[in-house]
Amino acid sequence: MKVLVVGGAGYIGSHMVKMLLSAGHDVLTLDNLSNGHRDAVLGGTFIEGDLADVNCLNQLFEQHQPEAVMHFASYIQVGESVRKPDIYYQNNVSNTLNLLDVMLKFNVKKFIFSSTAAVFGEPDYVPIDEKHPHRPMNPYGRSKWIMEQILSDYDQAFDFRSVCLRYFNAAGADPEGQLGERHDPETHLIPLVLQVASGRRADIQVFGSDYDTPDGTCVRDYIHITDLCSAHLAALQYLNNGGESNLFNLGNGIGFSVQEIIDTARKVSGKDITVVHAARRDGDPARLVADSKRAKSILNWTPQYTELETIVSHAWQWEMKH
Ligand SMILES: NC(=O)c1ccc[n+]([C@@H]2O[C@H](COP(=O)([O-])OP(=O)(O)OC[C@H]3O[C@@H](n4cnc5c(N)ncnc54)[C@H](O)[C@@H]3O)[C@@H](O)[C@H]2O)c1
Ligand SMILES: O=c1ccn([C@@H]2O[C@H](COP(=O)(O)OP(=O)(O)O[C@H]3O[C@H](CO)[C@H](O)[C@H](O)[C@H]3O)[C@@H](O)[C@H]2O)c(=O)[nH]1
Repeated sequence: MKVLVVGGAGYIGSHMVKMLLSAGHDVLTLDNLSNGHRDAVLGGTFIEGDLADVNCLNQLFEQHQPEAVMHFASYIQVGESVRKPDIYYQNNVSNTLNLLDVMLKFNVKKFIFSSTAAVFGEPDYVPIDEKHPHRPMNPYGRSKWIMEQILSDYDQAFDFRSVCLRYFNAAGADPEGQLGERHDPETHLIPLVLQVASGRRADIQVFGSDYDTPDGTCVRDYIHITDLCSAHLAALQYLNNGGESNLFNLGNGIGFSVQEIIDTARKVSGKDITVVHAARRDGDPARLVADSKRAKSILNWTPQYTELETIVSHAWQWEMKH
């Protein structure tokens, strides 16, 4: 199948391009390289372009005729979204609407959307299933929740079929060591902790040690990047088999605390990691854990790399390369 991967030069998108190519798909990547890396796109056709540029989108669809779209391109930092909501709504909503317009124009109606656990906000209960109320607490989460609602309206009005995948904490790296996380600035816990282990960073600040959790630090559900990508492949197959528009929470169903991540990183790397206890970060819920039963039963999705040690080892292998 000819699949367009928007944001395919980024962390998750680049792993997806690799998996699609190994599964025998014909892959087109569109990325403006604002946060991605050209050398992370390991094959297929690469087009440097911006979702804001409707002419570029029209030309791409005209020339390459993709049959389905996976959309990873957005701004992704919660804190920045509070300070600059304008650019978050512009890129994550308005630019995504450009893409949907062009898809409709070319009658391409299979869409897989990168959503997030941030659509839920502070949870009423964990693990969080798809019935949990949506109360996003910041513009980043709201931009994704707005898109989910728009996609539901497009389904009703235009028979536009979408699968929204709400990732919890994407983590780890390509098990073969070719790809990994390269955000700049990096804000995610696992790569930051490993940068301390490798000596690129002096210490890791732990944001809050007084949460109502077993060791007082925040609990998150870390899901291996390869498992996230395999869920996208399953979603593509689901849409090809005539599946209806749907949404799925994607995680391991197991929560690990910030302290447990640091302990695992010490074990995996064999290095000392200096910890500084800092204040809570605004907007951090104490616990986020996914209930992914729906993805397992409807998409037949089976995560492969569920052990925290494996996730951290793959990220460490990538960090050691740099
Ligand atoms: N990383 C996580 O833990 C996580 C968790 C939940 C959801 N998500 C979602 O997954 C998606 C991918 O996340 P990521 O960590 O790979 O982010 P990333 O920043 O590494 O990748 C995003 C890519 O999109 C590109 N891009 C951004 N705006 C663009 C535009 N207007 N036109 C063309 N290209 C554009 C960037 O250059 C980058 O290569 C995002 O939508 C994010 O919200 C990520
Ligand atoms: O230097 C750091 C960085 C993070 N943390 C803590 O580590 C945990 C994980 O933080 P990350 O920044 O790695 O990830 P988040 O849980 O904040 O965010 C992730 O999940 C969100 C959904 O809730 C969004 O989707 C977001 O894009 C995605 O990266 C949090 O408790 C955070 O407070 C630290 O203690 N120190």
